[in-house]
Amino acid sequence: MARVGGFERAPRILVGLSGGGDSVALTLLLRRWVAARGGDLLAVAVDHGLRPESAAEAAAVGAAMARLGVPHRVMRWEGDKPSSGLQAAARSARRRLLELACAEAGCLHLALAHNRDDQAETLLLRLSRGSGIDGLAGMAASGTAGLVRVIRPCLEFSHERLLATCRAAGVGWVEDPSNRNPRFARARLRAVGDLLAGEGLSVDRLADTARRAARARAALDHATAALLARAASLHPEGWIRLDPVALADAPEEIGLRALTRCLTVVGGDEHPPRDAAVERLYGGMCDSVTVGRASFPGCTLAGCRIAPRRGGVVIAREATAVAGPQQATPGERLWWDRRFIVIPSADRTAPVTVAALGAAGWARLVADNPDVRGHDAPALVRPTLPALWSDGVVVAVPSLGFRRAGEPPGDVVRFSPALPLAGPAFPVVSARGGII
Ligand SMILES: Nc1ncnc2c1ncn2[C@@H]1O[C@H](COP(=O)(O)OP(=O)(O)OP(=O)(O)O)[C@@H](O)[C@H]1O
Repeated sequence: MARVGGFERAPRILVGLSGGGDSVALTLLLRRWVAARGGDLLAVAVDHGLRPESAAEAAAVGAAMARLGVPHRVMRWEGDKPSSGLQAAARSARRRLLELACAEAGCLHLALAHNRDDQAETLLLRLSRGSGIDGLAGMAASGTAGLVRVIRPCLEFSHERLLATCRAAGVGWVEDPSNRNPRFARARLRAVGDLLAGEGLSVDRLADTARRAARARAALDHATAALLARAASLHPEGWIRLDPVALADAPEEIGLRALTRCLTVVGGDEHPPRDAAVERLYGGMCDSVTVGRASFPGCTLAGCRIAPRRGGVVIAREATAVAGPQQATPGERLWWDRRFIVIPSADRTAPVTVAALGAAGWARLVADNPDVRGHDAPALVRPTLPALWSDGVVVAVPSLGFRRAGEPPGDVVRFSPALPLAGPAFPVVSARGGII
């Protein structure tokens, strides 16, 4: 737990409990760890509804949890199920439901029971796909997903050892039939792994490779963070000013990583853009330093608009890629455009719509309120700002400090992308204990 560290004084942890031996063992271990700190543990099972017996299994696991005094909740994956890519769809639905359960229970930490064998398997999969150093680092012991921190405290322990933990506690578990179903990629891979084991490609070796790659990646991340501290300034309206000279002076790998991170933060996408596209952009920016500014006219990539401006390069959200309108309830948190936390003032009497200000919205705002013009966000950023609308009229743009006459104070807009510019992300806890 120290390795996946960063807990509040009385930790509230949600464990993803499939009912398999790994997650039952993790629940047993966490139950003790949390109790010793006066915290709370909640076990959540996602019932994918893919097998007729899954509901009964979840209920049986719930009964076992009741005997252990661990609160247990079942969440169902509703809706149509795809006929291909079923396992991937189930995994993403499961993660979404577990994150939702965390938000509802006010838990910052989602514990998953991935173990050393899973890590080796992940590595094998990534090796077979020609992964770079990021992929070879395998699954991280801690990371973020949306607004929760995902922790994998069992990553160093073997499946066998976790089963032994359950046996020692006298608690049973459910065998997951999908693990033996060759229809699924992971199950296929497991079979291949068994074959490779005969060639000396042991789980230990693979897990060790992942550990070394993770250390190498940490060193690269450190250098990238140092470069970003010199080269980038992040603005609360969700844009970055980048110094291409500092970028061009850095080793190429570090420069590329820094640029990728900027695009990910501003574009709001958790998945980095394609390497080749970032390399082209990086080349163009470096040329603008050596050949001259005119050689880099700017471009769009990964939901961002990248444009040379006085004092460096501006990376802004691409106006046409911004999320559509979303209704927001007074006092309730909304994550808009995967980049902004928006909480309309609790003093509002009706829901408002959160949508981009847009070029027309900006023009109208400036015409009616000439004083907002002084704001120093670059022109290409302004249309992308989150605005609160009601009946087709902008009632507030908190990023600009604008509020229409008669509107209540207290609307909150905070830039909060899925990934931070550097270092790990930690969600913020509101005064009421919920994640904001
Ligand atoms: N149905 C479920 N309900 C709740 N938690 C689950 C469920 N299935 C899996 N988990 C959690 O996720 C962990 C990993 O599960 P699994 O090995 O099936 O991998 P995965 O979620 O498909 O992710 P990956 O493919 O990255 O390994 C489990 O140990 C458990 O903590």
